[in-house]
Amino acid sequence: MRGPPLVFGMSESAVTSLGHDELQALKAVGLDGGLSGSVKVSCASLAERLDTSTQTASRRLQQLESSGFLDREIVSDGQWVSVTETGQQALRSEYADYRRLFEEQTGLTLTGTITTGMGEGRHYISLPGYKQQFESRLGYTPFPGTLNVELSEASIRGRADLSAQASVPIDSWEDDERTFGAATCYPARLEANGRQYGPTHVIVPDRTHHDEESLELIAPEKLRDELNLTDDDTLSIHLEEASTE
Ligand SMILES: Cc1cc2nc3c(=O)[nH]c(=O)nc-3n(C[C@H](O)[C@H](O)[C@H](O)COP(=O)(O)O)c2cc1C
Ligand SMILES: Nc1ccn([C@@H]2O[C@H](COP(=O)(O)OP(=O)(O)O)[C@@H](O)[C@H]2O)c(=O)n1
Ligand SMILES: [Mg+2]
Repeated sequence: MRGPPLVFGMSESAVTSLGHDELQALKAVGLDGGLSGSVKVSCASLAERLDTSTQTASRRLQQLESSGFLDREIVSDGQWVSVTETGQQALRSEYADYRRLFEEQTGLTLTGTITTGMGEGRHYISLPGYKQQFESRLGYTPFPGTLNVELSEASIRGRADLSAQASVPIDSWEDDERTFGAATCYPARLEANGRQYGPTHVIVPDRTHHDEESLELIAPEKLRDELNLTDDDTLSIHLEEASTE
């Protein structure tokens, strides 16, 4: 069976092999509407936009198709072209770079590597006393578990700035037997393997077995699948500065 991770594995290697010229052609197809469906493309007009020959424009489309960035259907008077999921990822990754270049940097970015924890996260996240609060205060039912991140040296220091970021409190609660501790959730966007993911939250429980050198993340979906992550992969966590209004 061919599941999503396998497809992403293919696309990841393809993304790294996307050259500048092919990227320009892919962008042109996207601007023509190829991100939301098939568009009719003429090699002559594409060539003009890319300032190249018709043969070269045609070859770029072929290369993009064979590396999985475009789907094409050749018809008698031209071709219908659409940007594939892999192609969209490549364009998004470029977009993320430009955002980093030009957008005002606010908030906090922490980086680290993915680790396996003690297998307790799924138990806590599933408890009804927490689950109801996540649903009403975060707006989603979290995937049962926490994605554990071991912070880089700089981010262990940067973590002190967490208190200046936007946050959502999760209250302590009790059942017949014991009290469960409060926690703080920080809205975050994630970036890994050229993909972005949000909304998601860093969760810092008041009582935890983990130290200052790691963080836990919760999200509506399984992040290992959504971001194609395995242990030791690098992940960036962007947090939003708390509003001063
Ligand atoms: C929402 C939430 C509440 C928690 N409350 C408690 C608690 O009341 N007492 C406690 O010992 N640990 C509590 N923990 C922390 C876990 O024991 C543990 O430190 C960690 O979350 C487990 O992560 P891991 O399985 O990913 O390694 C809580 C964790 C979460 C996510
Ligand atoms: N939103 C989430 C939450 C957990 N996870 C993963 O789901 C599994 C269960 O989470 P957990 O907290 O119980 O386990 P560990 O973090 O202790 O390994 C772990 O492999 C987490 O890394 C995820 O991929 N995405
Ligand atoms: Mg965990």
